[in-house]
Amino acid sequence: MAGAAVTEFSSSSTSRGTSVRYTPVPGEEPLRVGRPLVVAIDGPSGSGKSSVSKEVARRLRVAYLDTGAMYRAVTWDCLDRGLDLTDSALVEAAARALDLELSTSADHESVAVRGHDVTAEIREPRISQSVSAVATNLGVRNELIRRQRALIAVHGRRMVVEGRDITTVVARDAEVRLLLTASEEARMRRRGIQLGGTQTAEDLHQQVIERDLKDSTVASFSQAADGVYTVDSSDLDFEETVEAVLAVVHAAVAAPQAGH
Ligand SMILES: Nc1ncnc2c1ncn2[C@@H]1O[C@H](COP(=O)(O)OP(=O)(O)OP(=O)(O)O)[C@@H](O)[C@H]1O
Ligand SMILES: Nc1ccn([C@H]2C[C@H](O)[C@@H](COP(=O)(O)O)O2)c(=O)n1
Repeated sequence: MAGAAVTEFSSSSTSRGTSVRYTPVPGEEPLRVGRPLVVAIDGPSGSGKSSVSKEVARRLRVAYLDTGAMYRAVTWDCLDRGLDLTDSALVEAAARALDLELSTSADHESVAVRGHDVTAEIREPRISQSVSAVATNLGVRNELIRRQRALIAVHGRRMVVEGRDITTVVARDAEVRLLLTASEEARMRRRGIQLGGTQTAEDLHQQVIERDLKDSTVASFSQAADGVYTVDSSDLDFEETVEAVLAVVHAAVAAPQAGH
């Protein structure tokens, strides 16, 4: 039914931001293949960016870019080669030379550095503990931002991109810009479950809250910038969060100037 762009919304504003419910209608047009659709998602650690963004990309049938995986891959490479992470020139050079293969499919997670499959290793606590030292290196950021923009272009600007500076730096021109938040308590609880209950409360505080503190010195992801929607997932389950994000996508595409 080409041309029939029927979209149903109901929305309500709370002190936490805007919550929008969306009822998909078969055959609707605003998200049709061929139109640029960059969905930029930022948020703090454990807010659900990676898992939610991946599912949103699947449902929108667009590519998916986990920019945090790129910072983790640089960290893995530096540690593997025994580099001193405080030597900023060396670490920047490593980022520029990084031989990285990263899946941009939401259905297949894979990260390889110099041909080594590091998909699982980059998620280990030892990388989470060191990655901020790499992510706060401005030379590394410039290089990875350049690569991220190139990847968005290569995918015809149809991609969900998630990280810390996507709405504010990497893809300020995205069709949809969204901050995914959750309370500190919810984020630490989720990370604890995700790591199979292997971490102490102190470990979780370090990997979630303290890492955010360090990362927030170079990227702003605790407050939504102008025109950026907010979804607070503290009291939502995974499916409800995915639906809330999809509702924002549809609202933003239907009314591009609406902001949040
Ligand atoms: N709304 C939700 N309710 C409950 N659990 C959730 C929700 N959203 C995500 N999760 C779970 O929380 C965990 C952390 O999510 P995820 O790894 O996507 O967070 P993240 O923001 O990408 O974190 P980081 O930036 O540290 O990588 C995952 O196990 C995920 O399945
Ligand atoms: N656009 C981005 C993405 C990630 N980072 C930093 C912040 C994290 O410490 C690290 C790993 O990210 P995660 O996998 O936990 O999402 O990379 C950043 O600075 N900018």
